[in-house]
Amino acid sequence: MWKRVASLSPLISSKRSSTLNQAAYTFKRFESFTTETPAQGKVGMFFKGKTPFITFVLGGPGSGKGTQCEKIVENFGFTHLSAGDLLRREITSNTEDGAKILDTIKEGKIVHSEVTVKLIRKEIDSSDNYKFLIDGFPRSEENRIEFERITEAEPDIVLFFDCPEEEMVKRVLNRNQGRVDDNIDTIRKRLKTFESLNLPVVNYYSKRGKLYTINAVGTADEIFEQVRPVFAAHEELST
Ligand SMILES: Nc1ncnc2c1ncn2[C@@H]1O[C@H](COP(=O)(O)OP(=O)(O)OP(=O)(O)O)[C@@H](O)[C@H]1O
Ligand SMILES: Nc1ccn([C@H]2C[C@H](O)[C@@H](COP(=O)(O)O)O2)c(=O)n1
Ligand SMILES: [Mg+2]
Repeated sequence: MWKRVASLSPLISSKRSSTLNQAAYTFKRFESFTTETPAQGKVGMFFKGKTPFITFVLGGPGSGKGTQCEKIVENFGFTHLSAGDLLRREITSNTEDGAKILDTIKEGKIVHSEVTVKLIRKEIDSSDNYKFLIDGFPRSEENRIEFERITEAEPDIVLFFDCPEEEMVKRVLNRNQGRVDDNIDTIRKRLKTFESLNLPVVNYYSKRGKLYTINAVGTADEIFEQVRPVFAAHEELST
């Protein structure tokens, strides 16, 4: 069954580390089509016949992705899949893959896309939910392309938490969760990786009109007040 849906069109902030215009969300209805029962094939099998709602959550290390995802889960019933958490879980499995992942993470580099996409896909496959926040993914164009190849799906929206570097460094150094990559040497490397590999992905989704840039400076509650309308509007439009 085909149904017409309306969608939000984000007003995109192109400035780095900018202060987001608080009125950054304009309703601009445009026509798109979706299906509640996807045709047989990878997408249908992958999502068990339900139309998925996929949000990619991007931002530098310590920009507050995980913190905001928790709030989105509480308020809008999404399932939170953190690519970093899935990889860290793999490290504890003591497999050969796990050892390689640990080395990559310590170096502030990106794990091979096939590994990460397989872990994400497995979580989606085993979930009863159809609304997903995929946090810290895609971290590179290679990640993005591999996700599209394996799932034949694209995100509905992409959040980008825009945060100045000095604030990200401060937050990560204060995090105190015992992460092997929360030290100043690895943080510097992660920031370089973010700049060179993740920002092209941000620009890609900006050009496709899917990006919501959030000013990630302020308290977590203040930031969530920018995030809330994005999801509230989508809920309203899909009912
Ligand atoms: N708005 C905020 N103001 C101050 N501290 C914050 C804010 N949001 C999150 N934090 C804190 O900053 C640290 C990093 O936040 P969080 O783990 O959510 O970031 P992240 O983007 O998921 O980072 P990473 O990419 O490294 O996983 C945490 O200790 C968190 O409690
Ligand atoms: N798509 C991804 C996501 C994460 N990683 C690795 C490299 C990151 O520095 C590390 C921690 O991720 P975070 O918890 O900060 O989101 O995990 C990756 O290789 N690919
Ligand atoms: Mg995180």
